[in-house]
Amino acid sequence: MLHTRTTPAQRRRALRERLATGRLLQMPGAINPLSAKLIEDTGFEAAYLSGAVLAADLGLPDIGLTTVTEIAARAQQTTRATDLPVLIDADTGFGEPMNAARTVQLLEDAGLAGLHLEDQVNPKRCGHLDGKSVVERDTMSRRVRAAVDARRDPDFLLMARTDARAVEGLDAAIDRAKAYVDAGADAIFPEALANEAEFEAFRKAVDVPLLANMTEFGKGKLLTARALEDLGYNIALYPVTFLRLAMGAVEDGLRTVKAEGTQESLLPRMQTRSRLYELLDYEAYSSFDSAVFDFTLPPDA
Ligand SMILES: C[C@](O)(C(=O)O)[C@H](CC(=O)O)C(=O)O
Ligand SMILES: [Mg+2]
Repeated sequence: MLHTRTTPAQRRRALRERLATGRLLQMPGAINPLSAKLIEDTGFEAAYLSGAVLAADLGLPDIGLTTVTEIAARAQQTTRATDLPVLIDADTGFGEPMNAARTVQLLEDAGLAGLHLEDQVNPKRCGHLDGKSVVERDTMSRRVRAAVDARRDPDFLLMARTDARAVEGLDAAIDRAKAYVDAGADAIFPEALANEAEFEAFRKAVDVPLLANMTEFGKGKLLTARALEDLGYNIALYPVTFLRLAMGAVEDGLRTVKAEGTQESLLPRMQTRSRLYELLDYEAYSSFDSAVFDFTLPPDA
């Protein structure tokens, strides 16, 4: 209903405990608070807020234009809509280490279960595009340390992402990951690995939880959950998947309505009114006021 039932502390604990099982956690990216409800309803155990999606939602490319207060506000709307632990993409931390520290506290206050910080320079870009640059390893270690020092809830997950694979090669990326763990990172996101052998090399070298980014149309292969679990990975991320899917459907729908002058042929592809109301738990609101849900839905709704 309009309340969630769990505190941020409970969700952070739940994420930690889930990661400790060693079973792969599939983490779909929410495209808005409502889709976070759907992620929960379909049985996933955690959700993600992608920087690329948060930027695209505002009609912007993913190049560090969004501000920390914008993403914190959207994150808070999302964490109000679901009881799942939510991990957010905090890009580079939005500036110097002191900005990263403030970012951690703002995102803790938004009810999130954790965040990831990356070692790109500003302006950052999508990790699967060419031409990105990374900061010095020590600069990123300072970023991570500042984030760790700022964290108030020790269960808030601080994940470090390295974009170095595409810039400096696999060995350098692994060295960086180890340095970030030494600086206090709880988990590592090795960005844009090319193949299973590289995933394996990372797993052998680093013993904290590892995230595999299964973003589409990027540099890496799309590996199945089973394959990633066999590789010893802890999180399979589908960051922009559902935005791409939804926008594909919206674009097709717009063209259809224009061409056919009606949305009739689209009805079988739509979420029905009754499914939407079910997701919103519409009926339960009548516990506050029985006049809220005193109608009958038509059979095809
Ligand atoms: C994970 C990511 O950081 C994101 O913002 O979702 C992006 C995803 C994408 O652009 O496909 C990234 O991999 O850099
Ligand atoms: Mg991102």
